[in-house]
Amino acid sequence: MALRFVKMHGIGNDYIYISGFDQPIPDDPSALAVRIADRHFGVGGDGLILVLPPEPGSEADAVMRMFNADGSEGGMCGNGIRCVAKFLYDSGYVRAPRIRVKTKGAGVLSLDLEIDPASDRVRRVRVEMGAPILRASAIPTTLPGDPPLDYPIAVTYDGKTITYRGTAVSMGNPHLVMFVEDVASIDLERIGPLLERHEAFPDRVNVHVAQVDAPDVARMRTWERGSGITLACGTGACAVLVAGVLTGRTARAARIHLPGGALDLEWPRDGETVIMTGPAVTVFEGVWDESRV
Ligand SMILES: N[C@@H](CCC[C@H](N)C(=O)O)C(=O)O
Repeated sequence: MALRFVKMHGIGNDYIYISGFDQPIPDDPSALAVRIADRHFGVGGDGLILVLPPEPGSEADAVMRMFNADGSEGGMCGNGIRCVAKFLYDSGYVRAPRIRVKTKGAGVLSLDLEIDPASDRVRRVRVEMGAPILRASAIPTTLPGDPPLDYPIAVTYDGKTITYRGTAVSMGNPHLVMFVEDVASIDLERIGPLLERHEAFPDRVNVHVAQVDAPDVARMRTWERGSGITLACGTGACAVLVAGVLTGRTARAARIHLPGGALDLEWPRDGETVIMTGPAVTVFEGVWDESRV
């Protein structure tokens, strides 16, 4: 089956986007994600995102399904959903400055497009990411607290045990945020996979270390569930802001720097939506045709 795709990224968090608006989608997108996201034997990316037409009568303009590089399906993708909005506008499926996209984990989200008047292309997107989910059983985690705040969590490797303090938050997908003095000094390649599969997280977890430089400036690094080290994680940046507010480390609005670039985050009030603003970029288009291998 030949599939048209677009390679896009949000501050270096790169996915392969396949539209179901005008072509049939394979029955097993998980298996396709593993093959197409492979950086040596495929197109290469942090995973696969399907952009699908909405169900009849739906309030949404489109449906997003995201698959990590290991084929697991995630409930949400913050960098991905900005690219979905750009894809829908630039390719003509939805020609409106406000787009609504249905996600598996966070429901229907609204996105406002910043359109470059010269090229009529989307450059940046502001997303109402929904309210953070703070009930431990819904994150899900067995750590105590709603949400668990700065809770001790230990990892053991090379015969040594290190205890971090972590805050758990869901943005439609689970996150563990650990505030540290210096994000560059953390061996995320080692602790990331151990914490991703820590027994306290039955669905695994996205792992972030964050450093607060000022109440409105932070930096972070990410180990993503199902994809490993990535250059950025949009839902993770939301989780860092929420964890920063709840633990008194950050203001309600902050710029968060990730290895691939910066995102602007705001959480105006408890119980309400987090707002994320950042770029969306198209890299190239192609056709994935496994029958030609
Ligand atoms: N990169 C994403 C998050 C992708 C999903 C995640 N790995 C999961 O399994 O929950 C983002 O930008 O939010």
